[in-house]
Parts: sequence; C-alpha cells; structure tokens
Amino acid sequence: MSESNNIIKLFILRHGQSELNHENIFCGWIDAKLTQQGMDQARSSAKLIKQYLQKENIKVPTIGFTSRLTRTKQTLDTMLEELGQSEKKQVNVLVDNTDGEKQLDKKHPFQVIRVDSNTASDNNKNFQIYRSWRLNERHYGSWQGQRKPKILNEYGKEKYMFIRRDYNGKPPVVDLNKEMENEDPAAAAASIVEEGEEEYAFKEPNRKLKYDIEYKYGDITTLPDSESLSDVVERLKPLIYEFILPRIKDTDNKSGIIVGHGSSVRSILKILCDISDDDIKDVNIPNGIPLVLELQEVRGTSNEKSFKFLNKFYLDPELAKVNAEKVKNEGFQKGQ
Ligand SMILES: O=C(O)[C@H](O)COP(=O)(O)O
Repeated sequence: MSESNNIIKLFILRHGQSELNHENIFCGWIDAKLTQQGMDQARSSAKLIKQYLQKENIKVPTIGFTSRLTRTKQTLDTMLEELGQSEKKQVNVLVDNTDGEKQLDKKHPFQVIRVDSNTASDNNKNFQIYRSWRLNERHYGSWQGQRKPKILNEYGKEKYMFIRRDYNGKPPVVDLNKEMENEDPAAAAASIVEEGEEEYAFKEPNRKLKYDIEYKYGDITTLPDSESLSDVVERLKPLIYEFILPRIKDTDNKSGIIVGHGSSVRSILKILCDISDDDIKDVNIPNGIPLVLELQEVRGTSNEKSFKFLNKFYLDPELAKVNAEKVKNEGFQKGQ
C-alpha cells in the first residue's frame, strides 16, 4: 500500500450560527435552529470544500456524521445541497448497544437504524448520513438557556472561564423537571411558574420524544445532565474509533464530513491530534468554517493506534482566527 492511499481526510466543522449563538445564550442540548447567517455559513463552508476538492482533484465524500441536534442536521443538509448530494442522502441514527454491565458492547457497540421512509430508490442514495447523540454539544447543565453575560456576572471571570474552557470544568447539573419541555402538551400548558422563579424561555426538548429512536432500539442509560469537556471526550472516543474512522476508511476516497458543536469539535481535535489537557483550554471553534484533518492509517495496530495525526488546517484560516477569538470572548463584550 503506498503512502498516499492510506491517508484519511476529515472535513470537520461546527454548525452555522444558531438562534441561541446569536442571542449569546448557552445552548448545550437545547435544540436551537440555524439563523439565516448560519444557513449562509453552511453554504459557504460547502463552497470552500468544493473548491478544495477541485484543486486537489478529489471526489466529493460519500459519508457524513452529525449530532442529534437540529443545528448540525440543517448545516449538513444545506452543505449537501451545495455539493449536489441532497437527492442522494440516506439517513441513519446510531444507537448504543451495551453489554450486561451497561458498558458499550465491545464487539457491536452501535446499531444502525435507517430512518428514511423512502426505500424505493435506495440504490441511488449513496451519501450516507449517520446521526449520534455522542456528537451532541457538551451538556451545559443549569447554564443552558441562560445569557452568557449574566452567568459571567454571577460567577466571576475566573470561574466562568474555568467552567467554559478548563478540561475538567463542569457546570451545575440541570434540573430536568424545570428545564426540559414537558412530554404532555396539556401539562406543559398548565405548568405554573412559582412566584420568584425564573421562567426558562429556552428548554431542552423532552428526551423521550427527542431521542425516541435511542429509547426504542438501544440502551440509553447514560444521557448526561451536565458535562465537562473530558466527559465529552470519553463519550466520543468509542464513536470515533469504533464507527466513524472505520467507516470513512472503507469509502472509495477515504474522506468524510463531520458536523459537530463547539465542544464536540474541540473533543475530536483533542482525541485525534493528541492535544494536552492544558492546551485544549485555548482552542475555540468558529461556526461554519471547515477544517481539514489528515490522518494516516497504520496497519497492524489496534484501534486507537491505527490512525496517526498528520496535519490540520482551516479552509479559511484568517476568518477562522478572527471568529475563534470572538467565541473565546463571548459574554465579555459590552452591550450583549
Ligand atoms: O453550547 C453553547 O452555548 C455553545 O455552543 C458553546 O458555548 P461556549 O463557547 O461558551 O463553550
């Protein structure tokens, strides 16, 4: 096998701007949609990928991965329109298989549930999308739905930045009774906010409804109520090594698109580029700018050692630098 045909290329990006990014509100597992600017970012990220593929004489990837949140779905769907793949897509949801000990089953950790109802033209659908809750944003605990400047004011700069960026920083747990949409619409309509309690305008979707496929087909015992970046790294590792990389490696051109979130993209980089716990604090991910990550497949080694990091670069490095700095400073600017 020659050097060049065992190179795996990942196109990794954070979704375009969401309604809550726009409002400077912690989003986490709240299911915000993209703004118009977010849709535009998705489209221009696909244009950048297209230009790069043409320049390098590489075919469009045939596989993509998103979280289970709407903002990554909308981003990838919009990108596929621009890449001419939207008619070809086949959508699958990955659910966890656990062994008796409630650990991921080592032999068959994930089950693929096809969610497209149209099976008639399956043969033409050669762009495979896989969605997994393991690619979701970090669960931002009780900070979800709250304005960043307000939290900064309450916790002070040091604690605010520690929880946002330290590898082990973790927000207080969410009170799911209060901060999750009610399963029963009638009960939701009747729910009264006690005097002096804050009304949560932005809530996490009811999990039984949002993750119905996971509840129906898989073992779902581990959905979090607050996470540090290290928690996200742990939940992502099996997905990356047991599913994403082996699938991408088996495609014709060994490339794939991954659309994640600020913290899930930071976690992917931490895992694949071997970034230290300390250095990851300074990594901020801009919305909607693709990063190319190249890995070399090393034959004859076990999972985690079988992909060696080679190179990574943004397709618009200048804009990525400016926008990453803005992400870092969220909450601090006046007038937010
Ligand atoms: O969940 C969120 O609000 C953002 O996507 C990430 O926020 P952060 O950059 O403050 O960690």
